[in-house]
Amino acid sequence: EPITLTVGALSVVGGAVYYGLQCYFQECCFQNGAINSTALELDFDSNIFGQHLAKRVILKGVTGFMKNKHPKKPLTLSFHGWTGTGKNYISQLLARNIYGHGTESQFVHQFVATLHFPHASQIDKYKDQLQAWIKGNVSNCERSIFIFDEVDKMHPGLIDAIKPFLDYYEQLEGISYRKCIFIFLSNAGGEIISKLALDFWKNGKKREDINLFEVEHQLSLAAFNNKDSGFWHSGLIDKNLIDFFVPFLPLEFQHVKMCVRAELRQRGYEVDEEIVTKVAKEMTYFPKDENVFSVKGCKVVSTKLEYYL
Ligand SMILES: Nc1ncnc2c1ncn2[C@@H]1O[C@H](COP(=O)(O)OP(=O)(O)OP(=O)(O)O)[C@@H](O)[C@H]1O
Repeated sequence: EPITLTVGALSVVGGAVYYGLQCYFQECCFQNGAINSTALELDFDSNIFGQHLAKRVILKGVTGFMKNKHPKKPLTLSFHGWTGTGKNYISQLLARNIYGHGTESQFVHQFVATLHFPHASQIDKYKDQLQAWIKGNVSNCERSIFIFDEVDKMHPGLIDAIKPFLDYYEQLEGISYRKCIFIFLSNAGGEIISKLALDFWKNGKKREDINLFEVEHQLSLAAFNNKDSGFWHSGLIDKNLIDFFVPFLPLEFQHVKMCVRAELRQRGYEVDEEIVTKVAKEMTYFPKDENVFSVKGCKVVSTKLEYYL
């Protein structure tokens, strides 16, 4: 019937407009799952330096996952690498491409081991709190993002409290966790990655030729066998619940210079190559004799730059 059809169509359009307006004034849980992969790639390429493996894995992993309307489990990414190599930064960019407010979004949740779980004696309390937090947030939005920083400083066993949420269950107590994204950040495995990058450098090979699969396997083994990784003997690894072990390579002099340029542009200054080189030279590099990789990555670049502005 034309009238019924028209009324039906109008109510659908009206509903969409209402939803759109509502989400304009107030943040909405990401429902449709689509993500602009081109924008994400562009954001990564213009802001993240020296991390070809991490960029590629995260881009492919996240866009593939978001496209899938019926994922069988949540996406779990474990970022490993030296300090200041971009683990937090790339997580922020990713969050921003899913929720405009980024890590400020009410649907993006960050846990910092030394801040939220400081006392080993209270591990049972933390386990209960963590489960309740996750359950509460996912019942509010099935596309929630959880970022765990300093996983290597978490007490052994604590991370396993979230194991049920990462598994293949359709629902747990009426809640589905399958559309969530869990990101774990840690310095564990940094030595393995640095050694590999140094071997490449010593052999005159390009770091871009480092193969993901050889690093990934070594990282998962190191995380499982290392008492200080946060994943020591963890069921998350044992049961293959981590989808991607993502290596962050140590940054070289040329990457530090790129960070300085980016910082200058971000603050609205013209890029002055003299300043760029001076700041990059102020950083400490390792190993001692070769001086190839920045000890603090790009972490203190912005502070060092202050001195020259
Ligand atoms: N690969 C990179 N490309 C561009 N900028 C970077 C990169 N790595 C780090 N930075 C800059 O350094 C700052 C600190 O990096 P970030 O917090 O992401 O390091 P991290 O790997 O999480 O370190 P940590 O393990 O100590 O937490 C970033 O905010 C960014 O400005």
